[in-house]
Amino acid sequence: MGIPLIDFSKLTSSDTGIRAEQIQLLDKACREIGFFYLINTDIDQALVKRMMSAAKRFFAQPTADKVKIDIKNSVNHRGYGGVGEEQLDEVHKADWKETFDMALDLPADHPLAQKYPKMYGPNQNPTDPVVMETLHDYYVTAFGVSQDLLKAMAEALQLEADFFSRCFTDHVTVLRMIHYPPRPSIEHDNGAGAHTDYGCVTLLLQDDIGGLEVKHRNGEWVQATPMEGALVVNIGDLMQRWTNDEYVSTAHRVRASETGVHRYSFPFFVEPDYETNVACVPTCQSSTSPAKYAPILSGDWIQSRFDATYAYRDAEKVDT
Ligand SMILES: O=C(O)CCC(=O)C(=O)O
Ligand SMILES: [Fe+2]
Repeated sequence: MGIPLIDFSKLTSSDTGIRAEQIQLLDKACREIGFFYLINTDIDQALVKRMMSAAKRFFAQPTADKVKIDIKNSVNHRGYGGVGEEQLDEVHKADWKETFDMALDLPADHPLAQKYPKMYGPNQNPTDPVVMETLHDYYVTAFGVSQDLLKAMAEALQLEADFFSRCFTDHVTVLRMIHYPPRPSIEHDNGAGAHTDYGCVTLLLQDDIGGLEVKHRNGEWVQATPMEGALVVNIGDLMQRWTNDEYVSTAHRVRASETGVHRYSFPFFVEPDYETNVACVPTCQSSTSPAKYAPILSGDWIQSRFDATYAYRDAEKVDT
């Protein structure tokens, strides 16, 4: 089984027949593989090109400049992460990638930053205004796509259309840029270790290199071959929990780039307000199929996952 294709323009169509048909396909994809290609979104090719050149400009800087906004100096997990900082798969070698993370930019004295300092607070921004403008434009556009998608998912699950999207007032959605430099040796094939994503859904923009693989139910790794103009979308752990395992958060990994090859990708991790109470949705439980998970605050869940995968956060835990 491959990765299904969902047409965003049909999901948001004013023709109810067209919309209903596409919502059904979306529902099937979320249940069976938890991954799909999303085409005809509001992210146009001009914006994609701007993102690719922004990432190249940012990562091409000398390390001394990139570490001026080192994620290690950010309590709320924003900024630049060097190669080896994150290890998603606990068994294998460090991820051969460098990253940049940004989210809602709040001053450190904002009440939410005071209450949840590990999740809310200021960004550490690149100094290049062209890169900043591009990231901002992409964030706004991708966020719009994510909200329409969550409305379609709510409909697919027979919930009120804003069931998920109403939880995105002070959300912690993260835009990440990733650069996978050429692997250091032939054997070091780990670009990003096998993992599931933590949040609701992830919208991934990738270049034309390839390397992302998705674990099919039968145990086979399926390639998420790049498709021009398409995002790769996957369900995260929080959505799986919210839907009582009906929508599946599927493991995926990235092969490290070959010699001389650089890959760029942009996951957009769609994550609700910290205080969203994630309790099994009414339409995914019954007397024969009761809720499997205790309710949890979205932010508590996401933070616990960060703590498990980032070296510097582990060190923090040991110290305290
Ligand atoms: O770079 C990719 O293709 C996927 C990255 C990914 O899965 C992640 O950062 O969670
Ligand atoms: Fe991922």
